[in-house]
Amino acid sequence: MSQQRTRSGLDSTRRKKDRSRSACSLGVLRDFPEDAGGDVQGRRRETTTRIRSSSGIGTMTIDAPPAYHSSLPHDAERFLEALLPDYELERRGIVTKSIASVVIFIFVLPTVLATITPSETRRQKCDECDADHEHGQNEQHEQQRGPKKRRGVRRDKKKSQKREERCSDAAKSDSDQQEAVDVSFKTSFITTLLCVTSIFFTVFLSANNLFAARTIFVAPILTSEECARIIDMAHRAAQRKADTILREREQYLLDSPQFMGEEDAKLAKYDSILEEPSGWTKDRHTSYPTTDLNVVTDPFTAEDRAWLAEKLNARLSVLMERTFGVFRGAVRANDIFVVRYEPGGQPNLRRHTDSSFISFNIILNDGFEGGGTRFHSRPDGTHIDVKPPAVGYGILSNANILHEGLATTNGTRYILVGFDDIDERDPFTGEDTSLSVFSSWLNFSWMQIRFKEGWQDGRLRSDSSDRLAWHHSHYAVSVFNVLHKFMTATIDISAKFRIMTLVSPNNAGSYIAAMDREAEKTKHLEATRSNGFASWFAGQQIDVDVFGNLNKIWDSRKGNEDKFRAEDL
Ligand SMILES: O=C(O)CCC(=O)C(=O)O
Ligand SMILES: [Fe+2]
Repeated sequence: MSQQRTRSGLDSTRRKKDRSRSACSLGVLRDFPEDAGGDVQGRRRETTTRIRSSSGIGTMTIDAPPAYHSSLPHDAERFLEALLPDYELERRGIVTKSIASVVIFIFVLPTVLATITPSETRRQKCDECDADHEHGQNEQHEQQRGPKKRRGVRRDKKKSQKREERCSDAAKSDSDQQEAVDVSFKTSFITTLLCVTSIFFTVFLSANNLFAARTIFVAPILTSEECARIIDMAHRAAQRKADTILREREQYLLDSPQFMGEEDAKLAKYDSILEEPSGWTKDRHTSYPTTDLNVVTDPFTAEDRAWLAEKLNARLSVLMERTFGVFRGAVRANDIFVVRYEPGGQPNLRRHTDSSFISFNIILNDGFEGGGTRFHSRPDGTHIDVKPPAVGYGILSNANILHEGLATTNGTRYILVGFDDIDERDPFTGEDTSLSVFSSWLNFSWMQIRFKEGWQDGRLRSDSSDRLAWHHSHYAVSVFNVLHKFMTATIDISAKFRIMTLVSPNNAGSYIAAMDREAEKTKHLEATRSNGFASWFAGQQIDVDVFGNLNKIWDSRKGNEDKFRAEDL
């Protein structure tokens, strides 16, 4: 798969362990935190650690990894104009209701039903039957002992007849008992089924699953000055790219005088990049190409990247955590790029879905006509056209909603687009990202994208070195495909399709300032995922398989690994 457009018609735990391990080897004694509650929202927990060193015992403050936040920073949350769920509360609700289901359906209901069954009387009858049976055996024995006993035996005959009658009653009661066992088996089966169904619906019908699945969020992410800087960054990158490509093209012509003219794929690629707008790639994404520049594989400067990462960490991952209920450190961008639309070039992008979990697009300029993003509802065929209210506003949505870029009819429209995945563990380091099970395996949207990956895994990754893995088998791939489609359809018909503008343009400046104030507090922390920093650049342009393992690095990234390492991406 060459740079597959991921658009288609389709630990903290370990870290904690590592820390304590290294702490032990350093002879560190860890005390419990003095202010275990953290600050107002319980967002940062501090651990006071005494370090025994050769120079004596010193004290140092270590920041424990930040926990999942169920609200925006206090100052920013108050600007929200739409009601968002408290996902933490939702999760606790799911646990409580699930425990209640187990208690009711597995313990209480079967006990109540068992007391209604008259098994006690049956048991008594059966005891008597057993006794008679033994007696009958004795009788036979005595008959064998000779005539002396026969009179007594005759006397007993009447008794024996009566016993036989009782015995046949008891046999009846035996079959009754068998029935009772069957009933209790059926009862357990039905109550277990009820329990599982009730837990399934508790999980599925929670906001954790349905709220954000088909909601389109609109909120300010960048200031207009920052947007202008991104456009400028992109123009500088395009210039650099055009210069490099021109040099490479000349060298190629020198090295390969027998080139194949228009049929030469490499030459065609150079020419496509050099054609107006020069330096912009036009076919980076195979199925649904845009005129764009990727912030990792195209020549943006290390300084530009660092600056952008800071903005995205302060504004975007925090908002994703709030709107989608996923821990910010679990977010990994797989592709972030600047797109340009114009009537003379590419004016629009036809209907598609993105192969990520969450997609965002931020409008970077005004002064053009047309444009906007159209989102389609599959079940009823309706659509919502979203034109952000001001420059710097972002549209965040589940990537599996069908959408398209509407035609720009005059001027140039620039947007910053991102496709974000949600990892359980970092595909490069294997480090746990603190993603809860509620946001992963109990979240239908997350599972849907895993199944889609499973399906693509076998369909598109036939060059994988691990072709014999069971999940690459023809059957597994078909099952993944069916599950992915089933989940998409289930979410489509269950989740509400709507748009939510979270902050009004009047409050955008104050909201952004509040987000930045909070980000300032964690600035001193190492920018790792377990510390709550999303992976904006390091994990781009890679394929991760259905189990979260690094499957493949895209061609565009290959050959640049040293540069990435040098820039600490
Ligand atoms: O142009 C737009 O508004 C949408 C862009 C988009 O969907 C994409 O780049 O994947
Ligand atoms: Fe898209």
